[in-house]
Amino acid sequence: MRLGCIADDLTGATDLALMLAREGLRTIQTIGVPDRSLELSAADAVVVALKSRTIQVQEAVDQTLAAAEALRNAGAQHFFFKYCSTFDSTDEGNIGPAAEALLAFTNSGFTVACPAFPANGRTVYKGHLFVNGMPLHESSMKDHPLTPMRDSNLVRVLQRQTRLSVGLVPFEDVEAGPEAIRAAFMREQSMGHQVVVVDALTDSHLRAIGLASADLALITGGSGVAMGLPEAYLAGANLFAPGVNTFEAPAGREIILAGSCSSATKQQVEVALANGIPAFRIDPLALASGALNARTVLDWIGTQQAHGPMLIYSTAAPDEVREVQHRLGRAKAGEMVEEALAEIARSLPPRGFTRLIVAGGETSGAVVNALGAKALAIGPEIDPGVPWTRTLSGPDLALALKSGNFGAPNFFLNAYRMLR
Ligand SMILES: Nc1ncnc2c1ncn2[C@@H]1O[C@H](COP(=O)(O)OP(=O)(O)OP(=O)(O)O)[C@@H](O)[C@H]1O
Ligand SMILES: O=C(O)[C@@H](O)C(=O)CO
Repeated sequence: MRLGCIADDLTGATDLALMLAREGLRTIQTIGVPDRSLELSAADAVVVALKSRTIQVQEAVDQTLAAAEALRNAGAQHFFFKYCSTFDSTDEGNIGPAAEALLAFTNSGFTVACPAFPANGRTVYKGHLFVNGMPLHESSMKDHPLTPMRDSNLVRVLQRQTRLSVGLVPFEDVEAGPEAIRAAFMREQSMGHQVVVVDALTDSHLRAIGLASADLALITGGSGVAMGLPEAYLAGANLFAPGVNTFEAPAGREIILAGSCSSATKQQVEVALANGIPAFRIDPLALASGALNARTVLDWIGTQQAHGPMLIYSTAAPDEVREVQHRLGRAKAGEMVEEALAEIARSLPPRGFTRLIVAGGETSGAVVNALGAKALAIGPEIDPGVPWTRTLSGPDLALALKSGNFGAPNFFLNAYRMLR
């Protein structure tokens, strides 16, 4: 195994697995730390999906190291720590502490930090992260309920989270190509820096950074910085022929479960509703009062025609979410919706549903656990950062796990058009 990867959430793991598979590595994604019964020997890369982005720091470090240990035991030669392209974290962590622990684990003294993902509008310039051209601290991430990002300067953000000394490899070095980037790594190391934020504005920057970083024991970042690694490891072999846009899925019914309230998901739900997709809205207050439960939703599903997708969603506007959180508490509201969607998901395969789209990282975690899937094979890209996948254990399912803010407005319909 060339590359052992640890992702701090499930849709982030799928995002990275897609990038590696698309660029030529045979990639498997596991849900949680893989046990020895999972067959990983045929993979060039394994991506372990954790749910460690916002848990207690020590717990996140422990889970990250347990994943790294399992990957090393399975033969991993290099390690990749995947976090969000919007650097979702707080002054406590968990990016800094997990990176620090992995650096010690790999017995190396230097790594990179690069969340840039230009295809999804995330760029880094002079160490500042931009989201669709807007500084991170002015983007919608400033109001994120768990990890509000109020500083765009990633050198400062990361330095607050770690004892490692944080440096910067700026645009000028990156623009000059892999040799200049390697020279910049040496320069930064000689200045005592152990981790460097690396600028990137374009895919060619990311490919150059990948080539320059391929010898490092540990690389950290978004999926973008993995773009150049397969070329460096495999001299350019490609698993998917360019333009592959169909996917062999098990025969069966189609359903979308949306628990994300991010703006991209909100728009996708609106487009689905405008297209007349049969839909059931989950109201968290009705769940709390007992007026609604998973059984009600399953009964409704039972009344729908067997053709075409249907949509179950709790997606709501920010003011509605605030009101629900105010009445129920933020954590309680989230858990209740996740539990309801998980319970619904558990009953779907026995009812013939085999083609599922799930929107939202936390939601995907709850749903995939309920489905009992332990590993996923990666298929073609639907939109940047979101592939179709197929379960390698548990019920045979095609799954598209979508990060809240990823995907075009007609994502749901486009995704189903790709299935054979
Ligand atoms: N109407 C609602 N009111 C309050 N909370 C909700 C509502 N609908 C969903 N939630 C909760 O909001 C959270 C959404 O998180 P999730 O990670 O699934 O989506 P996201 O943050 O958009 O996606 P990502 O992490 O991929 O960016 C979940 O815990 C979900 O249960
Ligand atoms: O990097 C991203 O933005 C995504 O893969 C993700 O981690 C969203 O939760």
